Amino acid sequence: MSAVRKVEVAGDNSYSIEIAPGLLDDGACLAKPLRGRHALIVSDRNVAPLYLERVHASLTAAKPQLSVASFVIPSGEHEKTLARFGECLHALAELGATRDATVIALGGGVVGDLAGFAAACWMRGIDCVQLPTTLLAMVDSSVGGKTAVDLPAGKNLVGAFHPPRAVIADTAALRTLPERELRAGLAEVVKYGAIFDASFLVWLEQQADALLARDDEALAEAIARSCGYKAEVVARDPFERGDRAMLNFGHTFGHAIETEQGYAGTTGDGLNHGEAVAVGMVLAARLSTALGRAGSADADRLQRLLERLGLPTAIPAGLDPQALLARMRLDKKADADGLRFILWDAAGAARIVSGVADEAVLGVLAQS
Ligand SMILES: NC(=O)c1ccc[n+]([C@@H]2O[C@H](COP(=O)([O-])OP(=O)(O)OC[C@H]3O[C@@H](n4cnc5c(N)ncnc54)[C@H](O)[C@@H]3O)[C@@H](O)[C@H]2O)c1
Ligand SMILES: O=C(O)C(=O)C[C@@H](O)[C@H](O)[C@H](O)COP(=O)(O)O
Ligand SMILES: [Zn+2]
Repeated sequence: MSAVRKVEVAGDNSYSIEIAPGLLDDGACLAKPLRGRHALIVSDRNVAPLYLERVHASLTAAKPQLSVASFVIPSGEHEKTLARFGECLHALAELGATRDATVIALGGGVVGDLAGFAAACWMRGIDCVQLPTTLLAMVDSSVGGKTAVDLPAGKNLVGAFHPPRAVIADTAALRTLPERELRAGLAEVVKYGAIFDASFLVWLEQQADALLARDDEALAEAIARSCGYKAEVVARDPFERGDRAMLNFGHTFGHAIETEQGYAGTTGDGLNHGEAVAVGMVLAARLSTALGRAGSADADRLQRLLERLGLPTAIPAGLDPQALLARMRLDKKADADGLRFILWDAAGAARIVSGVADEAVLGVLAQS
């Protein structure tokens, strides 16, 4: 097996992220973070036929006394709902899960967020182990402990901060990931360069073809570096009271698009999360320029990189700027004083900015 890359997330609830091909077959690695006798594997209908049996077999071979059940949802953002969350809790009840039980999230960010939220709430909080199978989940959603479900009114409106006990990313799972989902994950990878490190954007420009061709080494490096950036900010600000909010670059616009489209991303007639974030990052960069904070050259360059990675960079036709602005008012960064945006002074230098005039936001939306 290739060497395992490890990233540690420090803090009161420290945990490690392990990254390597083949980890889903490594029973010892999967069983190590499990404490009790019960485990519920949460997955979706695309991922379960590919990987669930293997995870089940690896776990029970390593820990025969374990009682393992599974809960499988249909795939897609529109399934990240309170109703599925409730069903997941019922599955835990049926399993007889005690407080030392573990919820195992096997899938992309939808499964990870839903399963993590169920773990946060069952008996006021049990362990969750994240086994991310999309690039987006490996670089972002499995790390940091944000768990949630969506409401028709807005993305991730109901949730909790509940850090995972471990993150185990089997990069071999990326071989079955649809092309569109690989590109969506690359959007969140680009985000780290955009907010924290312009030199990472240069690396991404150099590695774009290798990443799209799923070169193992390039992907493993992108995942480990992304987790490193996220681990650092999450360790110092686990509850998003300060600069963790920078991870929301592109999300004020992106979440508004996803909500306005009714979470239709995975069915093909809307943008998925990564795609919406790609558009949102370009709009945030353009807004920074419109407000005189940054020049336009970096925004142009960001847009070119995202386009090269096959991502959308403009608002989909038919979305009304006023409706999008109205959606943004339920963004979790907003407060009594109004909207707050993550903008940048330049590539790699993001800032949290309050008091942005509606007219400026509408102006950028109108030009997209
Ligand atoms: N908690 C966080 O910090 C955080 C961070 C970023 C995104 N998110 C959330 O993550 C979600 C998006 O996650 P996503 O992009 O992984 O989407 P997703 O979970 O919908 O997965 C995308 C698609 O890929 C399929 N799939 C997953 N792994 C596969 C594999 N290995 N082979 C074949 N098919 C596979 C899924 O069934 C689905 O159809 C959004 O809900 C977003 O809000 C959360
Ligand atoms: O971990 C974070 O913090 C993030 O903001 C990561 C984002 O990529 C992710 O989409 C997150 O779920 C958005 O959080 P929200 O608080 O805006 O719902
Ligand atoms: Zn995101």
